[in-house]
Amino acid sequence: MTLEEAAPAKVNLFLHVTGRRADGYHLLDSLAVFGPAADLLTATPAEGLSLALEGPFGAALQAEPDNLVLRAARALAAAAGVAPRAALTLRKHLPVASGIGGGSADAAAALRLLNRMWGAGLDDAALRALAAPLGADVPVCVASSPARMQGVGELVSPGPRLPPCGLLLVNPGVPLATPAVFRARAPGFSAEARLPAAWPDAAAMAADLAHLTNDLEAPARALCPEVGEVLAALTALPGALLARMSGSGATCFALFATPAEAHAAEGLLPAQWWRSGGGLYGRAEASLHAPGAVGV
Ligand SMILES: C[C@](O)(CO)[C@H](O)COP(=O)(O)OP(=O)(O)OC[C@H]1O[C@@H](n2ccc(N)nc2=O)[C@H](O)[C@@H]1O
Ligand SMILES: Nc1ncnc2c1ncn2[C@@H]1O[C@H](COP(=O)(O)OP(=O)(O)OP(=O)(O)O)[C@@H](O)[C@H]1O
Repeated sequence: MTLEEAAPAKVNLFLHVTGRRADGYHLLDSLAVFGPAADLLTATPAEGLSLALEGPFGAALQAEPDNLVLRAARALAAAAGVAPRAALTLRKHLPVASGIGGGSADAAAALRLLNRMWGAGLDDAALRALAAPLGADVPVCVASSPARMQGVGELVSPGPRLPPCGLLLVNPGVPLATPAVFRARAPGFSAEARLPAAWPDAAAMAADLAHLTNDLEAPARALCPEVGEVLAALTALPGALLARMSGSGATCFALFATPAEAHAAEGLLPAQWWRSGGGLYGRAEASLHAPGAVGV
């Protein structure tokens, strides 16, 4: 018996840094969506706990002493009172340290997968509580559906109802460490965003998002000039409604009216950049074409 779970990319449609806790962690306000690319985690029964890494970005993680997937597995086993037994394989399609929460998505996929495999019976809220100590992005990745993130990432609530739209992700191949980007930020904070209950279409969503920001974009551009090049290329694409960086970068995204437009735009960008265009994870119109892409 092999079980599998997709670990879709997390994309921050906006990211306001609203404050700072005494421990140095930043308070955030963000709208996270998922897709169109994903890692894939599979599990088969085994005597112990093991992880094999495959896929285009698997080699980049070979030297990691403690992959987030294994940390998530051990945390779940401890909470469920079971021995951690599974042979896991992670097919890594998402670039590492790239602002789309790849490691966080993998950790959340491990919690979902092993919760099923071990019959642990934890609900989403219990999984989110286990997720928070693993990383600020892990709680929102537990459901991997569009959501507002607040606090340092542990407060997850429903966001506006989203219209059909397309999303294109582009990474220039330069890893960016999240702590360095937070450190390079200019002083000061943004206000919490005011969001509607729903957006009627992608153009209305893009128009509202254009009034918001990713507060980590300027420091990331200063550390990694390629971010500016990617944003300029995305802005110039036909049909692009909004171009912005996700998370702490360097991956940037463009919003389109349809998944097909987002997918077609991949071919208009330099082939040495990692690109993935399609629909949002969990939406009926999400597309299944790209390697690692997921849909329903
Ligand atoms: C920037 C985002 O990608 C937005 O979704 C996330 O907040 C980052 O999530 P993540 O990579 O899971 O972050 P973690 O692994 O928990 O933290 C990495 C580092 O980022 C900084 N960090 C992260 C999250 C947060 N709310 N405030 C921070 O200051 C801290 O220096 C921390 O040591
Ligand atoms: N399964 C994993 N996939 C990716 N990175 C992992 C994994 N396990 C541990 N890591 C470590 O986590 C670091 C951050 O990786 P990740 O790809 O999640 O960053 P990110 O996309 O910038 O995340 P975020 O958007 O949450 O800031 C990597 O540099 C690596 O050292």
